[in-house]
Amino acid sequence: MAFTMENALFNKYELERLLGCGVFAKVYHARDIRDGQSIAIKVINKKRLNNNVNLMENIKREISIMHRLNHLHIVKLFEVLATKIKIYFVIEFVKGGELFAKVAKGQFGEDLSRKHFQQLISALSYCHSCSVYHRSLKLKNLLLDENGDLKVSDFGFLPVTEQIYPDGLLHTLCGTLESTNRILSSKMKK
Ligand SMILES: Nc1ncnc2c1ncn2[C@@H]1O[C@H](COP(=O)(O)OP(=O)(O)OP(=O)(O)O)[C@@H](O)[C@H]1O
Repeated sequence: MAFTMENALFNKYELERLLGCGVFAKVYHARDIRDGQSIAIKVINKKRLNNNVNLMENIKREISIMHRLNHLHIVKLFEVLATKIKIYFVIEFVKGGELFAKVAKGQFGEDLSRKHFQQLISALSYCHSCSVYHRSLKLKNLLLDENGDLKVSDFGFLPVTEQIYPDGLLHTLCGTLESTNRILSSKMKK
């Protein structure tokens, strides 16, 4: 579709190619039409949430958590926009794809593994110092930028320490709904 001001999102962003789909969201490469900067936009269709209050709370939590975090190895949230039917997360575009794809190709020496591990630890200890715990860490949520440096992404299901109950445990959902459903259905088959 040819770009016109009429199809620019909020008169600011031009949506380009689809980068990937999660359970509730689609992520697009996009461009800021004011300065041409590459960005990523995560689009959540509110219909998919089925008026589920818990999911809405998770999204609000993702927004407040991402606004709190500012670290070299954590994907930056620039702004959140919404219409009646959709929510748009405008985030830093991470060019190099998922660490998952690199690991699958077996392109890893010891030095590179050490570098990524150190960057991951640095991002996570920063999160912990902000009382944020990432419980959906997986290779698909670790992206690589154009220099091959790591960026932790996908903050949809992060609990914060205020949610620790008197028994010392976190009582929020662990992992994604998709993985929880998969685990439950495989247990029910047994
Ligand atoms: N900031 C980004 N820059 C570049 N690509 C991204 C960015 N964020 C996500 N992606 C791509 O979009 C895909 C979908 O991302 P998303 O975080 O919605 O879902 P997911 O982690 O695959 O799934 P889920 O959270 O549902 O388990 C990712 O796998 C990744 O390849």
